Amino acid sequence: MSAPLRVGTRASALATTQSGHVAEAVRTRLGREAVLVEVTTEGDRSQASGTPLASYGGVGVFVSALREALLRGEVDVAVHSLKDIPTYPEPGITLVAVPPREDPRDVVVARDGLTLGELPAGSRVGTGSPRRASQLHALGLGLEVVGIRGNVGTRIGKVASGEVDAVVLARAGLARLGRLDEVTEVLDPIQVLPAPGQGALAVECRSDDTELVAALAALDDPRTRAAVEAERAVLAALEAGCSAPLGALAEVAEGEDGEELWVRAVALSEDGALSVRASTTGPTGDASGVGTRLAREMLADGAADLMDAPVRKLQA
Ligand SMILES: NCc1[nH]cc(CCC(=O)O)c1CC(=O)O
Repeated sequence: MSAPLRVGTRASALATTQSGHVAEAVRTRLGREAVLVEVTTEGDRSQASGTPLASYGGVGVFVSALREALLRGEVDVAVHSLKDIPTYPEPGITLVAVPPREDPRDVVVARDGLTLGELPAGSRVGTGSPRRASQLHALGLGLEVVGIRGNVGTRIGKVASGEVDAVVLARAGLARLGRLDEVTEVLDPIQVLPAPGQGALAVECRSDDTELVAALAALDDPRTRAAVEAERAVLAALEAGCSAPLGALAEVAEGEDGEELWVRAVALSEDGALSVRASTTGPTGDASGVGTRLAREMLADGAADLMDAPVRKLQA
């Protein structure tokens, strides 16, 4: 008998639930024993001390400690929320599986069961995400966006305590925590597009662990993989050309010639006053090409300028 697989996870309720699903899939699909190993991340520590997340430079803060534990051989597998990992590859680490995705949409948890449209102008909506903030402003409802952070439970608690009237969260996190009953509105992607990779998990292992790379591939869902590849290609291409808040969603749909990807994306000025929106379809086998072409189209439409001078552009 081989030793149990050590599945590295952040310590939050959401992370241990997500990693628990992967450990369970390892047991049932691979027939191997698996144990969770909690790894404290820089992101968890900063959250504890109250330091604003942005001061750590954004992308990947929750991810590096898990990857270090993987590279040091303290764990065999690392499980992340896919939307939290950078688009560029990490040397020595393979993204070995993207399991079937949860519903990727954003949701509202508001006081008194309200939807965003039912909240009076001036209501306080909590989010720490520039993507959510800009899309909330773009709805034109006069909502005041309040910067909040903390794990899912902490953020929902701010509605219960009256600190904010509503919060916007990923539906997937609430689904995994069994808290969907608290959702008061599911946001249609036509109005609010999720983050690239939202609702999907990333299963990583050391690239030189070749037997494990081969075995864990069984947990990969090719449709989810294609969708998140397209979304992350949009992100990667726009990251290179612009730093505006960005949403992207790819779905696999039945087209005339079989399955194809349908990709939608938006880049916005921070105040939501300006946006560049685009959509396209393409073959699932060329997911990153489809996403890259969509991003290039958005750059040609002015996505790169959104951050610079929204006011001047509005007056022009
Ligand atoms: N940024 C934190 C984060 N990373 C992944 C999720 C939720 C689960 C997912 O999107 O897969 C969340 C919380 C949220 O955005 O509400």
